Amino acid sequence: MTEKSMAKPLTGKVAIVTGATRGIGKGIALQLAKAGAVVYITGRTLKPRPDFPGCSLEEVSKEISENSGQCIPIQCDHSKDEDIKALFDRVKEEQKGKLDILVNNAYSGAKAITDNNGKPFWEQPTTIWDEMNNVGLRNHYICSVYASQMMVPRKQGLIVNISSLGGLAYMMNVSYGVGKEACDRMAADCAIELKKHNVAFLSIWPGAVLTEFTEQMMEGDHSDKGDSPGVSKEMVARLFANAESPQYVGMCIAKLAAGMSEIRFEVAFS
Ligand SMILES: NC(=O)c1ccc[n+]([C@@H]2O[C@H](COP(=O)([O-])OP(=O)(O)OC[C@H]3O[C@@H](n4cnc5c(N)ncnc54)[C@H](O)[C@@H]3O)[C@@H](O)[C@H]2O)c1
Repeated sequence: MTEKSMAKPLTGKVAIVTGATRGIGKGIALQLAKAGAVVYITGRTLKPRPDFPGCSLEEVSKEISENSGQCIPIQCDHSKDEDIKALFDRVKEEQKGKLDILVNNAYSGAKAITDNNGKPFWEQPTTIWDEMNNVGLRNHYICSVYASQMMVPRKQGLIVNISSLGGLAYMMNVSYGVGKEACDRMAADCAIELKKHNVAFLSIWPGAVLTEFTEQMMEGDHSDKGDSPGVSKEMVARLFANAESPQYVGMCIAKLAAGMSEIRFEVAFS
């Protein structure tokens, strides 16, 4: 092992992080690139937007390059099957079939959760199901199919679904929780079929994470109203008092990708 690859454990690895223009996806992309991986980032917004500074593919890509990382931005709307296919076709061609890490992070439900705060499921528009679970679940499955088609023949790879504690028990919104539990189940069931091909599939639950969006959300109205417990002002304050940084999840995934033996050692002695 060279001195350079020891310092950067993911040197030579190829990663895709979906929905990496802001929030947790951006944090994961920054950390995987810092660890040496070539990181493909996806999102819908290519050019900088004044209402969300720093949250475009061009800006995230520039930030990674300025920190000596390698980033390839690809505009992709993960609600469109043809965009998802084009993304994987391009990575396959450019990287000669090599893909080591897929992080299924893109999520389009954050605003719908806050817009419907306090309303029980029967008072919410039925379209909320797709807002939570089209990009945040169905798309994860499609990405995982294409990623596995590249990983299985090479007998290596790591796929991660970004999920939530909300998959375990009620949290905020019914469609949210059902989608998150399905993300966890997808990881567990796919992992059974991938195991003999030496490809791992995990579901990770970040804690409360302070992102561009959750910072805005904390300033909004969180009054307790309606039949749903929703998210109260007190709950938001309590949850976010010790919030994680968006890059914390990225550090965990970089460590996992670098080697399970190292993780076991650190857990045993922490
Ligand atoms: N923020 C938290 O406190 C927290 C806690 C636990 C779990 N999570 C989970 O982490 C994941 C990411 O959350 P976040 O807080 O970073 O959300 P976010 O809304 O800030 O970011 C989501 C990303 O997905 C992208 N995206 C949305 N729709 C897309 C589409 N159609 N095509 C391409 N990209 C699209 C957005 O542009 C953005 O880059 C979610 O699954 C969320 O449930 C978040």
